[in-house]
Amino acid sequence: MLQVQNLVKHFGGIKAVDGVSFELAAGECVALIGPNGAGKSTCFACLAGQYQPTAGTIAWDGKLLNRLAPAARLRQGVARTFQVAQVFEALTVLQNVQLAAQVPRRLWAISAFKPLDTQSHDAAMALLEKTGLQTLADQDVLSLPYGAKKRLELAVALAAGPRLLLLDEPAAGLAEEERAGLMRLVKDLARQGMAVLYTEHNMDAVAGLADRVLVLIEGRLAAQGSFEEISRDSTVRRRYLGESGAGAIHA
Ligand SMILES: Nc1ncnc2c1ncn2[C@@H]1O[C@H](COP(=O)(O)OP(=O)(O)OP(=O)(O)O)[C@@H](O)[C@H]1O
Repeated sequence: MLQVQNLVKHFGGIKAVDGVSFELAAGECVALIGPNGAGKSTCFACLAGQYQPTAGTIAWDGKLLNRLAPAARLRQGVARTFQVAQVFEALTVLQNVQLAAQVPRRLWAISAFKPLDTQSHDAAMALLEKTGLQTLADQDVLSLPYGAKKRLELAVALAAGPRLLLLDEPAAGLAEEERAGLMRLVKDLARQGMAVLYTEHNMDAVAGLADRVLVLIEGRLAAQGSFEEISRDSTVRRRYLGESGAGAIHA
């Protein structure tokens, strides 16, 4: 279980995250939503280790993560994706996933690149199948369409065998069909016991996937509950979803 208590991240005078507390259990899929600048990405960066929180605690299965670097968090089973997919463009799709599968075992993989082994090949191919990328295995990442690149980033995150998956705007820029496929995949991962936290502006991807929704406004949790519950919340409607309700937003 993820336990976030009174998380604070300030940048000088900017209170990007200002006392956020929540829990996330294995098998739960939770959306973190809110207007631009609400603090969602900062919150993610604190959870994944890119930022040190100004205050507060982040515990995963009882272990305090605050001082661990991203790679150490990965070894604890915490993986993330980014708004703009972060993959190696000089490698093929398969090589990206193979490399990611080996990183937890040898973090120096990038600087001391060794031949990728058969075991990682088979595991990577299984992940490419899971994410619908098997036919693109040998393609250079540089020439991949945007949607495939997003799926590849997910495959890369899954290669580390995470138990907590942090997805930063997984549906951004995806066509409707691609988005539906991604939602099915993430739902399956949660059903198999993974804890999933994702940020999203696309309300279809929130309504159709999240067991629970956390709404962040100006660095604070303004509401939480089911999508229906937060859609009825007057503050959330006024500050984010618009008075006509959630249907107004299909970013
Ligand atoms: N590295 C930084 N230095 C200074 N201020 C920052 C930094 N990162 C974020 N901020 C500020 O912190 C606040 C929260 O930003 P953040 O990117 O976390 O919001 P967000 O909810 O993810 O927004 P979006 O939906 O647009 O991605 C904003 O006011 C932003 O300008």
